[in-house]
Amino acid sequence: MTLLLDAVTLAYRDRPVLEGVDLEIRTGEILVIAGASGCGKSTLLRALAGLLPVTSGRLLDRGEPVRGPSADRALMFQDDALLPWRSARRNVELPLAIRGMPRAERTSRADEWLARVGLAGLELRLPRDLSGGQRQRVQLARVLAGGPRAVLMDEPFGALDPQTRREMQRLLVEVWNAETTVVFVTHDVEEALTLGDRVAVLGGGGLADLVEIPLPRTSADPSLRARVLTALGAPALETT
Ligand SMILES: Nc1ncnc2c1ncn2[C@@H]1O[C@H](COP(=O)(O)OP(=O)(O)OP(=O)(O)O)[C@@H](O)[C@H]1O
Repeated sequence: MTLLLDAVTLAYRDRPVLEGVDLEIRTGEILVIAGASGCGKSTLLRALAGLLPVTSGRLLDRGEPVRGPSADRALMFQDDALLPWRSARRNVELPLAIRGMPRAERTSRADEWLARVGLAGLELRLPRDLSGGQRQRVQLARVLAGGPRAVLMDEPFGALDPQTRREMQRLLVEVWNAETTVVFVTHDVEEALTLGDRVAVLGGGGLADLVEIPLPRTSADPSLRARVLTALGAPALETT
């Protein structure tokens, strides 16, 4: 297990957002966090990133309390977080530079990752000369190039058009290395069922349900979809 939440309560000032959350995040899984707007998905992700301390309970990373951000738990947002004055290559090199990798090695590693996400030949482009989907590919390459043990993604594909979004979902599963734990926030049920090994549904101030999604990911059982929708508080779904 990578990350463990034990009776975790998260609050802003004195107002709790989530209370008594117990969740074991397994090494190498893709855990999707789903839930209605405002239920606390980003709050939970922020706590996992070490950006928000728990109000009560325990949040452990390999047995040690999470006390702050770490390169081992990399964050990826929907917003375009690329540095606009740096080329795609230089952006991907960032986490490698932080880890102290020598220049030549980090350039070849960055180019390798850019090729893996389908951007070979565009290494020297500035973010403004790339499409939204291409910029998200650079972000994905950057986040994975650093070799974090866990990647925490907050609606990373939310701003993309539906087709690019599906391409990015496929790409994530393709380039994801089974040793890397992914925690992926979305409010989109299809995205949750496509990507997740498990879907943690937040609601009512806590963990409403935790649904295992068997492989293959692409043929989600309608009863699982119905269960996730019910946990989300959606109207009952006709399953034919
Ligand atoms: N910095 C903050 N200070 C006070 N309250 C906050 C803060 N950030 C979020 N909240 C509140 O905490 C609750 C949970 O917010 P959070 O952003 O975690 O929800 P979410 O599930 O990610 O929503 P969405 O799907 O809309 O992004 C909301 O009621 C929100 O208003």
